[in-house]
Amino acid sequence: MASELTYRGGAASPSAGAAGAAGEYSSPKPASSKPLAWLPRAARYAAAEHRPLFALVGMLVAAAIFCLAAPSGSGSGTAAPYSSSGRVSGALTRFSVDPAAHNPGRQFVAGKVPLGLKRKGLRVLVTGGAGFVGSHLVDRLVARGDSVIVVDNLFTGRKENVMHHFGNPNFEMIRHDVVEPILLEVDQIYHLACPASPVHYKYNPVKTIKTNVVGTLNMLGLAKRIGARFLLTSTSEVYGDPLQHPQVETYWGNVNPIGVRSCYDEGKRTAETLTMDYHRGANLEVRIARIFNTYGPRMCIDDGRVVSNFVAQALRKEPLTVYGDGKQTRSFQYVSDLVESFTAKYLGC
Ligand SMILES: O=c1ccn([C@@H]2O[C@H](COP(=O)(O)OP(=O)(O)O[C@H]3OC[C@@H](O)[C@H](O)[C@H]3O)[C@@H](O)[C@H]2O)c(=O)[nH]1
Repeated sequence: MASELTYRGGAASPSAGAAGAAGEYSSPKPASSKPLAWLPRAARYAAAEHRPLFALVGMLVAAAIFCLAAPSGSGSGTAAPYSSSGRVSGALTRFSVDPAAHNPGRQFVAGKVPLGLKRKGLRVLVTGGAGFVGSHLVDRLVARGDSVIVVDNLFTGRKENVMHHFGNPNFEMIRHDVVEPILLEVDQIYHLACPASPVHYKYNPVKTIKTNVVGTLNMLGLAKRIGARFLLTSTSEVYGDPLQHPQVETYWGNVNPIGVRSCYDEGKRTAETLTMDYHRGANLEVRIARIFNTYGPRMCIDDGRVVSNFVAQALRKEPLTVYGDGKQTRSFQYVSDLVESFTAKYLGC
């Protein structure tokens, strides 16, 4: 080591010169007699003792192991048809073509879900999923194999509506108010969260319109951020006191902006506006379902809507209370028909 330092320093360095002169630190063999002395030291080290040859052999062995370990469908000859057809043959390009088209007799193995395993379900968020309609939707989504997250503040929703899913690894419930933002990773968002019966939404009108506006804004923002498909559950009440019967989708309604039902009517109208603005402005894939009067199991006895009121009164053998002149009309639907429309019509699943 000392000799190397002495040599590179050369005679220009007085201290090196001194060391060289003393002779005790100099190499016994003159540096000029070394083979490949003109190479830098690192290259000389690599070249010594046939190291390049060993490195080359090592690379060949590694390449051979890599080829043998590749999936049988690709390693045992599937590459040949692609290269012969002029395609670039490689691990990635093999997934972008249909091997059966090239070689119908051979089964393509790599990249396929093994037989017996079901296709992975969607990740779905249902806001208001513990409510009357929401819980039926959750049942349907879980049954078709989706992973469902319910977000509900349990104002009108009830834990009992979804308790039968507790323990299912594909089900999760978060007690949360959509008025506050939340970040989740899902493929689809069904936004149902809002009290829907007049007695409930009139109980705290400011909270009702906040839920419809701020809550919907939060969920649309989430959908935009994660690229999820979005379904807004709106209401027949966006038509207000309609002057047209039955109401067609193109009818704009006859709504009182300052009435006692306005927190819900106008709240849902704003929610629809936001949904369409996100669709037009952010290219979000959206659906809007204007739900008419729905009835069925899990409806609260004190829900306040006409069907539950009439049934409860009939059970108690009380006279039915008819508001107004009784000439008003409604379109009624059973809850399973509604849920069917969400999954079949609106989301195409
Ligand atoms: O005990 C009752 C209850 C209600 N009614 C009348 O029955 C009609 C239906 O009223 P409901 O309270 O059931 O509810 P509405 O049809 O007005 O709206 C309801 O259904 C549609 C949903 O989108 C709304 O969210 C929900 O409020 C109204 O004309 C109401 O005045 C009665 O005559 N007696």
